Amino acid sequence: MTLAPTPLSAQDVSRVYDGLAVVSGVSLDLQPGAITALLGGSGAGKSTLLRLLAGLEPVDTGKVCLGETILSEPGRTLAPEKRRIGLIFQDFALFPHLTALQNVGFGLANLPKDEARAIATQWLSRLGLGARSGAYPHELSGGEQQRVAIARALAPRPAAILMDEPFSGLDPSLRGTVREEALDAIRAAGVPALLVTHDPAEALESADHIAIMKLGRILQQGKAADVYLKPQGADIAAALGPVNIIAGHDLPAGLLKEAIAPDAIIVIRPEGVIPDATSPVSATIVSSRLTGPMARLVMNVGDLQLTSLVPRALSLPAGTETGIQLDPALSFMFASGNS
Ligand SMILES: Nc1ncnc2c1ncn2[C@@H]1O[C@H](COP(=O)(O)OP(=O)(O)OP(=O)(O)O)[C@@H](O)[C@H]1O
Repeated sequence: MTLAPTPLSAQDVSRVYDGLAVVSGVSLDLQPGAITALLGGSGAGKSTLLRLLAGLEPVDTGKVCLGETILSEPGRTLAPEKRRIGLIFQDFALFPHLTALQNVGFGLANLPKDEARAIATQWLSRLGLGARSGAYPHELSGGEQQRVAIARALAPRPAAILMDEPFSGLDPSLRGTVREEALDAIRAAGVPALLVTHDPAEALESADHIAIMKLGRILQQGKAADVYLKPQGADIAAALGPVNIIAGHDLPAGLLKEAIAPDAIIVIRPEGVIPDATSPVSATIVSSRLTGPMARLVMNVGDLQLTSLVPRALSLPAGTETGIQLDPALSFMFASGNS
């Protein structure tokens, strides 16, 4: 039976431990065929929210729904194994005594043996592991084990996929490739998918939607580019990468066109601070470091210090006097209470 993909949603859910709400009135819609990254610092409540969606924890308020079906509400939690939700964790959690093929086939026990084997083989091939189906977990690299875990989660045609830091245990040289292949397979499955991460670069590179979580609440959610380019507060802007934060009254005149309230907070992404010899606002480069494809320049602008990220070819050595301008699309102004 093929079921039409439906959204998985948390509706005003809360979870309280020892009198403290670690998830507090959260609503989140996970749309079929899209990856939603749940991003936030340590202790923000990300894993707890995932556990509420998975049915590993009961909700204290609100509901978890798959389409119109209620999966959790206070006093009633449909068991995780009855939700048709695939879970992928950082530690792979493969059965050590089963081969890759048997691990993937584990969730297909309700199908005839031949059919289960064919589906499991298909998923392993799809994730580039066709030749390793007889290997045991200890014979596989971390990246291969995680691909098996992803194949195992997808093989039973889940209604949704929930991932908790699934790529953070992988070697950085492998991480990008495994992530891309895994998320492509998950997107192609057309089901709602949540990716819990504390890595803003991972969220921006991989996700269609981003939800920023802090102190048990979702501060902003939306399309990844919208959250990056239209943050609704300084802390949201900072959650997506390092930023320059300046009091409005410290910003030199002429750098932004709009009128700046003296008590405003100005947040500027480093790639929005652009050396420009023709600008009347002058800066002195105090340090210059190549960080990969981009160079990080720290500069003094009067009493102010700003960090700029520029492509390597536009880098300037320490000691250079230059002008600067700000990219208005990467510069945000907030009222001082909105941090
Ligand atoms: N079973 C529990 N009992 C009591 N407190 C808990 C329990 N589980 C989590 N917490 C607390 O809830 C808060 C949120 O934890 P959670 O693991 O959801 O955060 P997180 O955003 O996933 O953090 P991290 O990125 O560090 O994993 C933390 O302060 C944690 O100590």
